[in-house]
Amino acid sequence: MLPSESAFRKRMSPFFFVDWFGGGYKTQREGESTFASTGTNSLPTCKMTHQFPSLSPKQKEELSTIAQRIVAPGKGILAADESVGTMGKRLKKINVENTEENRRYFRDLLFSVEPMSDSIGGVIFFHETLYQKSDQGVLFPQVIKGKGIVVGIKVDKGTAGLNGTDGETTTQGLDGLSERCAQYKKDGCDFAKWRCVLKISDGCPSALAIAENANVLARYASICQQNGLVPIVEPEILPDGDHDLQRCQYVTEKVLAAVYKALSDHHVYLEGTLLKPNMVTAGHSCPKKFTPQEVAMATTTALRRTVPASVPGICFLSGGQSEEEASLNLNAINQTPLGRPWKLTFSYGRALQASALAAWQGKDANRQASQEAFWTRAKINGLASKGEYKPSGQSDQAATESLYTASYVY
Ligand SMILES: O=P(O)(O)OC[C@@]1(O)O[C@H](CO)[C@@H](O)[C@@H]1O
Repeated sequence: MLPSESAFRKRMSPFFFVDWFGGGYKTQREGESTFASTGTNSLPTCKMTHQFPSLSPKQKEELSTIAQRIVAPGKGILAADESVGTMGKRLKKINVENTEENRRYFRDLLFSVEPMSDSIGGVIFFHETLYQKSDQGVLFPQVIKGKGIVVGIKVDKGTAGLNGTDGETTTQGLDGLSERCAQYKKDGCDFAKWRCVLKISDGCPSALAIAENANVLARYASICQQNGLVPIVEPEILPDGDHDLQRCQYVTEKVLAAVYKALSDHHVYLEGTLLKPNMVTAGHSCPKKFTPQEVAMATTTALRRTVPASVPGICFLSGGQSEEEASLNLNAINQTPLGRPWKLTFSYGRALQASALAAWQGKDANRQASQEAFWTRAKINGLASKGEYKPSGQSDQAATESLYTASYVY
């Protein structure tokens, strides 16, 4: 007689897990495996990976609630996590000195845009900014939380070369990550970001780069979840090169497939994660140009083939596209006839801040113009995340300028 599952479970010690397994019960403890046949269709004894639950139902609920708040309808992420060095490059373009006060001023300008929360669900901070204050003396995380926006933090420590490859990299920062995440959680953060970088050339990405970056992203994600932070998983494939759209789609699929295999191997709870990928675009030097509709079909096809439906949101990076291009492509992605089980939105750095920086020029008198420029882009991207952006055809000069930098590092 087949025992009822609940009766069977009661007889098991808490160290055992029971799975109904096609005609028999499989009982298992780490390093050991037995098979109790019910006499119907016995299966051979086999060793299966054992799942020791790594997160409690309460932890899972917290993580999935945070992830869903960030990608609520019409919202995306402001990636304001430029390091001191990257911010220096941005400020240099407008002849502003890279001082702590200037970096604080520009962030204060962005964060005090009143209706920001209509289109922004999360802001990614750089460490320095997390401990800076607004003009009113309020810590920035409090300012952002006060608007109902979720606070995030960049936790990786940049790239390091993979020896024996054609200049490929992995990303560092696992040492002490758990302690840093715990502290960031106490200091108001609810999500984190870690960026891995891959590139396309004749021999790249190599199998090593794909496997190593997938694994480090999964390890990071697992550590974040243990500390109550939703991990944004960012495997960025750089736009450098003359490859076409199809090659980018193929590579994106291989990279994402490896990432989701690694996340599964590391028992990462997908409902409590977000993905931050590149859009599928042709290389920057590709002579052939592709329309937003072509980019959208290639991107959505690649995502449908690789990203599980349990992932609540996919928040694209802008990757050197102009502000307007990034909005048009996102809008087209949200208009494809293909099924899309996840929210498809933005997590833009350059494509949300370029016009604002150009309007500011480091002058107090330009504060409002700069805020308006930022708000214009945020609003447009909020609409694009619903496929509702109707371009007027009158984008200003700054919004259409390419923001591409070769071999982008930060
Ligand atoms: O590609 P974008 O949209 O400008 O930025 C994407 C991003 O991951 O890369 C930047 C690295 O500088 C980060 O600030 C940001 O989060």
